[in-house]
Amino acid sequence: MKIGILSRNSSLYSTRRLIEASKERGHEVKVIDALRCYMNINSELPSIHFKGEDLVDFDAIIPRIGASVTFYGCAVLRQFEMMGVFPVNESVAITRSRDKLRSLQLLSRKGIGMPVTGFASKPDDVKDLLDMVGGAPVVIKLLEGTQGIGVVLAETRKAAESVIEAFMGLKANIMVQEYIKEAGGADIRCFVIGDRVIAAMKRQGAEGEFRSNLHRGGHASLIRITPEERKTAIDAAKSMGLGVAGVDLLRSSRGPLVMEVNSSPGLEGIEKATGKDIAGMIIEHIEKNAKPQRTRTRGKG
Ligand SMILES: Nc1ncnc2c1ncn2[C@@H]1O[C@H](COP(=O)(O)OP(=O)(O)OP(=O)(O)O)[C@@H](O)[C@H]1O
Ligand SMILES: [Mg+2]
Ligand SMILES: [Mg+2]
Repeated sequence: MKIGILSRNSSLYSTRRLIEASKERGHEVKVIDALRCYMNINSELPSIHFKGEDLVDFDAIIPRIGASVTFYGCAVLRQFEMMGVFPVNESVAITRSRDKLRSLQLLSRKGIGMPVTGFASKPDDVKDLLDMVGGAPVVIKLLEGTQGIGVVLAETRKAAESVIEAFMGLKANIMVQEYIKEAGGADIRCFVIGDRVIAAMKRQGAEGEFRSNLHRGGHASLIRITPEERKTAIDAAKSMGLGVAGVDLLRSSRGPLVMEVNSSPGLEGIEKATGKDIAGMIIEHIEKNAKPQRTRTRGKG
């Protein structure tokens, strides 16, 4: 097969591993920087060009679209979809999962557990917003934050009010979430491929840190997940329409709660923590599901 990886940088661990795994299985593989693609959108023969070359005859595309290039990256992916190429994740599903408000609304519609979460654009009434999510302690998050930056634990009501007002003053979009204390500064990353959780790891925050992000000094270890956690992760990926997803769960006293669903989950942490060939499993998933030149995507992006 001819597999394209939509990625800006072929030296990134995940991209490198996907290249390796494709070659090991005898496939042709090409890394495509979406930002350098230009497209001809027409009703007869949609096409994509990259450095003067016509990108044709691809059987599958693995989108590894960074948060900062979601808009154009998804447009290029959509063009591949129009050309009948199998996407490991569809453009609509990526767009859904990138919007934190929309994805929590989708999870809630399916009855999937999540921390009680409040959103507001310009609340006249910060006090009522806080009451709505059950009062302090709360976690306040910048919608556009990543790697744990912009995630604040406010232990008291006064602190929460000050932080919310400060973020609002900066015109930042925020969400206010019930603090899941019993998670103990840890979360669980479930790696979903198709309708299975193929690997899971626990990330534990550094001493005295409630955020488990590896970028904030957390460390990863192997974990056995419960059947309920497994089902929650699969349901969450399904509700976004993602074929490959990293589902982050918090262990709470009322069961697993989904924090977020990631459409380009990194391979490095999870391959190192579990010793599994996850890149290889993604390529196997393509082998089983790509129907060369006649893929019909479920969503119409
Ligand atoms: N409601 C919560 N209760 C307890 N801990 C939380 C809660 N929300 C977040 N955390 C902790 O803080 C960490 C960072 O939060 P989150 O994943 O929402 O933000 P982020 O990692 O910056 O965002 P993104 O994953 O989109 O880059 C989580 O991994 C988790 O350990
Ligand atoms: Mg996170
Ligand atoms: Mg994330």
